[in-house]
Amino acid sequence: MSSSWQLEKTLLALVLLTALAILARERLLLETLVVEPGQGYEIRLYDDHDAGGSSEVKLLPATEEGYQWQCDLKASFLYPYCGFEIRLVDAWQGLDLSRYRQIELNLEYSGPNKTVRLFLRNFDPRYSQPSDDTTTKYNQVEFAANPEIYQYEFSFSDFFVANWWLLEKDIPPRLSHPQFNNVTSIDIQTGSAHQAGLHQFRLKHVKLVGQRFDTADWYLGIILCWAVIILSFLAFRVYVLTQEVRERKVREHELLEVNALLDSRSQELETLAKTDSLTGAFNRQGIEEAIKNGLYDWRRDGKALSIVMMDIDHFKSINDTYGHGVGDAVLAGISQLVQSHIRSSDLFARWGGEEFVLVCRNTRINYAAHIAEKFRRMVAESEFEQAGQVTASFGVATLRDKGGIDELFRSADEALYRAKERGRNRVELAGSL
Ligand SMILES: Nc1nc2c(ncn2[C@@H]2O[C@H](COP(=O)(O)OP(=O)(O)OP(=O)(O)O)[C@@H](O)[C@H]2O)c(=O)[nH]1
Repeated sequence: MSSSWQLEKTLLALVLLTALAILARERLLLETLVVEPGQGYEIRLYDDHDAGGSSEVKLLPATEEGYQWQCDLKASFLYPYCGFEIRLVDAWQGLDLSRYRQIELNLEYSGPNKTVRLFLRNFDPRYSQPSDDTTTKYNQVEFAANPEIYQYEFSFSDFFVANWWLLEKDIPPRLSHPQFNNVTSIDIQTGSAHQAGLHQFRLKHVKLVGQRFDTADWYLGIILCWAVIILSFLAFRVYVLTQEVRERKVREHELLEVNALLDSRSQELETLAKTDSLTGAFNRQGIEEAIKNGLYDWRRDGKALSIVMMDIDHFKSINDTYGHGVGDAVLAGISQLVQSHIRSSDLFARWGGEEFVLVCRNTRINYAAHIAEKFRRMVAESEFEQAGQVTASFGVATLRDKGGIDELFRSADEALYRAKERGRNRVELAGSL
């Protein structure tokens, strides 16, 4: 499977995850805490005795529907009250409820009051003292209670701090706002109408509903995840591309090396194909290009093209006397001698057997004859192993208006023939008798 298809699948999965994170945000972030009195939480009943009243509160037998208590508020005191407290923790280290948004009560009330009070009491060393329970902040909501209703819901923003508490504890304005970062207890208390008589309560649970993270933080998290994914992807692509470029460069370099090797090899083969293996001189094939170029120069610029035909004298008797090997050595020796003394523009080739030809571009016949004479003397003056002294005959010709290449070679051959006829070891020019 291609990596691009893998990438598409990964992207699709990420997009689906993002859609899920957005659409199911509320459910994913939902955090609830159900507080059931007695289920791991200590409870306490209290009345107004400490404040000078004579009201009485008592616990009734608990049912499946929760805890029940009854308050008998006595009018002997101006503000009679009683309450039911769920201790969230001990030692003044409460619960941080600031990330909760809503509070739900499963509560039943019947009695002469129209309202019930709910307190979330917060401990803060700036205004609370561990020795005095009443110094915890009374975050309060008071609501109309009705025996027909069991379920009540409040937003945390519905809470305010009880005014009597602010006045009694002399709390400065900067500390007078509701606070839920260290809630030590949930209190349910009789309403502020303080009606004397029997008040009956049943509480099943208190449920706190909130969000694990702030909505803005949630979206910021999604954006950050995408930023990290995109950056990682880009970094990965850059890495892959760099690797590819590096590999391509290595391959290109290898290819260049192979091409260079093939070029030099093909040049070697080309040279070999044009070279006579015994003497190292060009062969007939190798001479072709030099003749063509010379002809082109002569036609276009009128530059003379001359050739020198050379034939070793009495070569047969060298073979016969000393053997073919010595004959070969003489051929190679003479070829080497000539090749090491020709101009770079001249081309020396073995024409066949013991016959050679020297192609001299841009050279008039007299100068070609001069060259031939030089080589004649060099050959004659050389000493060859076993064969001793060897001579050669030369025929020189130049390209004429009429005739062309065939005529050039024929006339050089004729001149050579004449040189043989006239005693060998000499140079003859075509056209001269
Ligand atoms: N060793 C050797 N001999 C060769 C080679 N090619 C041709 N020959 C011999 O060269 C000799 C040429 O002899 P001829 O054509 O009779 O001429 P020549 O003996 O040189 O006499 P002239 O040319 O008249 O002086 C022959 O015997 C060939 O066999 C070669 O590659 N190596």
